Amino acid sequence: MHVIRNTEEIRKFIGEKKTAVALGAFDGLHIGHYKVIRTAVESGLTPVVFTFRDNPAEYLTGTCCYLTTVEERMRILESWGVEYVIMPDFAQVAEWPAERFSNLLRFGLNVKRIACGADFRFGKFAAGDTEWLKKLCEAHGGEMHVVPTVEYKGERVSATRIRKAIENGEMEDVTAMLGRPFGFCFEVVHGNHIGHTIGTPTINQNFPPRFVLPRFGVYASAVYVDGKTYCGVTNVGVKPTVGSDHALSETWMPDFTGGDLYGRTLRLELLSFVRDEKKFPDLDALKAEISLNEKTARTLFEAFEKK
Ligand SMILES: Cc1cc2nc3c(=O)[nH]c(=O)nc-3n(C[C@H](O)[C@H](O)[C@H](O)COP(=O)(O)O)c2cc1C
Ligand SMILES: Nc1ncnc2c1ncn2[C@@H]1O[C@H](COP(=O)(O)OP(=O)(O)OP(=O)(O)O)[C@@H](O)[C@H]1O
Repeated sequence: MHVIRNTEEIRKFIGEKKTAVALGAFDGLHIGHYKVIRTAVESGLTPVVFTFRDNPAEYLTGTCCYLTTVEERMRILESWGVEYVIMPDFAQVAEWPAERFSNLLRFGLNVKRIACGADFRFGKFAAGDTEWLKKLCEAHGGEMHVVPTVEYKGERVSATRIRKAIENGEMEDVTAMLGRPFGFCFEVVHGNHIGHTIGTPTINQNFPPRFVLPRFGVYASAVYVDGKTYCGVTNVGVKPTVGSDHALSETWMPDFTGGDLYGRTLRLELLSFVRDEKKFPDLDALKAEISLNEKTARTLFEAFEKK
């Protein structure tokens, strides 16, 4: 898969290829996004995703939190069969009139199929819409595919809805809407080294700025280490019993005996919410609660592995 960061370089990469282009911000790469991108990948044309490195919402409103890092979006897009990802910073194209986008699709990308959802808008003041793209396709022998809205429990799936569900700890709904469990790949950092003194050594992972922060509490999780999947019991929060100046993810893997993981980048998936984070009177009380949570987490993990 090729990644094109600068729109000036599109022609150099694409040359005379005929393309099918999926359009959108695509944070999270959920089941609605999958439908849109499949429409490009299954076309028999060269499949291209035109997106942005950052979310337009961050540029336009100054607030945004991400479900996926750029690296994870790349990994997923590649696994879905995308050949080219055009990914400028949104600032590079924010002032483009809609005409400039459609000219780029037609002349730069030689587009023969466009795929997007019904609500997709583009160009300055969001002046371009699916009708505009349909006319572009009709005038140049291409096909316009407006993908029917993908719903879950009777409502449209969206990155915004998934972010809210993660903030509420509704991980079963999140898994259904993403088509996979919610997870992240972050470096294992040092903590206060108290965990091993109470028999629960943990891997600590910090959330980068503007990444979605799951509901504070304990989760059943899956941790991927050297090709093996381990049962995890994860606390997300500020651990009020001992105190932390920032929220982090801390995971105990009861079955892991492989030693030091500091500095490794590990994938963690949050499968199910187990309980809220609490302040305990002492570490013994915390330890007793963690061993109960481990049993719950193990049952949930085993169910996940059987699926
Ligand atoms: C499964 C699990 C549940 C936890 N639950 C809580 C909690 O409810 N409240 C809390 O203050 N800390 C909680 N912690 C965090 C512990 O306080 C922390 O792991 C311990 O102090 C070790 O921290 P360290 O790795 O920085 O040494 C939990 C940790 C784990 C692994
Ligand atoms: N549920 C869905 N069904 C069909 N198409 C969708 C769905 N959600 C998004 N799309 C389409 O996928 C592309 C990417 O959309 P976008 O990144 O805006 O998704 P979103 O999930 O609605 O994001 P946000 O909630 O952050 O606005 C667009 O073409 C959009 O119309």
